[in-house]
Amino acid sequence: MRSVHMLPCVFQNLPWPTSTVSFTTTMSESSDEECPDLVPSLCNDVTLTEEPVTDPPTLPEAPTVTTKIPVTIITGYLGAGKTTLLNYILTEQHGKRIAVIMNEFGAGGEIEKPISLGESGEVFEEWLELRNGCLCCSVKDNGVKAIENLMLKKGRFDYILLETTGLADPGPVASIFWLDSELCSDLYLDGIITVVDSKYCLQHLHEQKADGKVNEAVRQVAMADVILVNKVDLVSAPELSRVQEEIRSINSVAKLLETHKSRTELAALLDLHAFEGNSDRCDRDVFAATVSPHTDSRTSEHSHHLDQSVSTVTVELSGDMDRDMFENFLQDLLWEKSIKNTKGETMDILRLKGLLSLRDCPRRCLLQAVHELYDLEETSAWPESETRINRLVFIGRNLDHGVLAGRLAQAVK
Ligand SMILES: Nc1nc2c(ncn2[C@@H]2O[C@H](COP(=O)(O)OP(=O)(O)OP(=O)(O)O)[C@@H](O)[C@H]2O)c(=O)[nH]1
Repeated sequence: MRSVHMLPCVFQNLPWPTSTVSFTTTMSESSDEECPDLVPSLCNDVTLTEEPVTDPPTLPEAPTVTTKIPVTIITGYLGAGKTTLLNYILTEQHGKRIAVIMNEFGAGGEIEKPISLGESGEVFEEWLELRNGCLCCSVKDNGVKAIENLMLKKGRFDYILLETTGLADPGPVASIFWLDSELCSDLYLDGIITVVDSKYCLQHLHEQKADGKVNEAVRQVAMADVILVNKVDLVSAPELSRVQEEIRSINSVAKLLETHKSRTELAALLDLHAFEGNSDRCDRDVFAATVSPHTDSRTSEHSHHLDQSVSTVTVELSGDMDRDMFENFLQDLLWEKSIKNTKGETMDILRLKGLLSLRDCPRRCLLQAVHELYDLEETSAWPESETRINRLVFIGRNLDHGVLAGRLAQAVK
């Protein structure tokens, strides 16, 4: 059984503004007729049922299909190429009916929309404009409810692309969809795509915020599962390498793709299942982060090096971990924020992934965390030929490899 762990009242504490939700739709009448209504069930999954044609008491029950709708968050700094990416995805042959949600800051004004499609009869879009910035103000807030209402009202679609504003921290939005999939919703978070502008990326990443907090461009890179290093036509090869190096120094787990006009194969963008424990890709991500030469060098570098900026730190420990001790560590790190580096600065985690060998569990356990939320899920069995090991990839600020490894080592004693 899987459940996302969250700090009680974490959602009340987040400084999310209240949102005014409005939506406009562009789905054609004919598409409406073709779509059976989506009926959310009262428990974990959504059940899609066809309207009964006749009174069915003596007939067997109509077949039902249980499914959840993936949500991909597209984020990136102002002008990086998010809308270009949306346009590209919508015009490709994906065979999906995609709903697009714009999470737009700023009062009023026409929100720029990707081109309208649908003439081919294969692509359908819904537009849900979330004005004044925010999707998420409470656990089941207006944003998620609005999407569910949209599904009820306008019929079924099989994919949601959510474009955040260029100035958004995708963490809270990701948290709400991730958590929501645990709360009887018909949505699940598939992955986070961050688009960066090769030309201005370094400038954005280095911007200092007046309050000293991590800036949005860095947060967007830190949270990503996939990073499109876009506008490669505007930079030289050495400049591009510098950009990639900088991005890797923040997030060495995400998949980096060089793009022109945000174009890349759709398989690298959709249906990532990046937050699901049963996904091989998740396992691979964590292993890849550990075995790549880049991360290896960072791991050793970080064992004696403190970095105040956001970075990736990988800790690898053999042996079986005590679950209670490990969860205490996690809660100290994510909730209490009581784990400090050797300078006395609080380690601030933006994202955390891990594959764990827990003493009470014969299978691998996948750990995922986004800000204060974390989830531990049993996945595949440990192959007999493989040594049981714990690999954790931390992305955050003020990280100190030595301190993290020291605390974790106590849990495997
Ligand atoms: N040269 C070049 N221009 C690009 C590329 N990708 C996108 N653009 C252009 O960059 C501009 C901004 O692209 P958008 O897709 O609107 O960027 P955005 O991230 O949605 O922008 P905001 O919504 O303002 O945050 C547009 O004029 C695009 O045509 C690229 O690879 N190379």
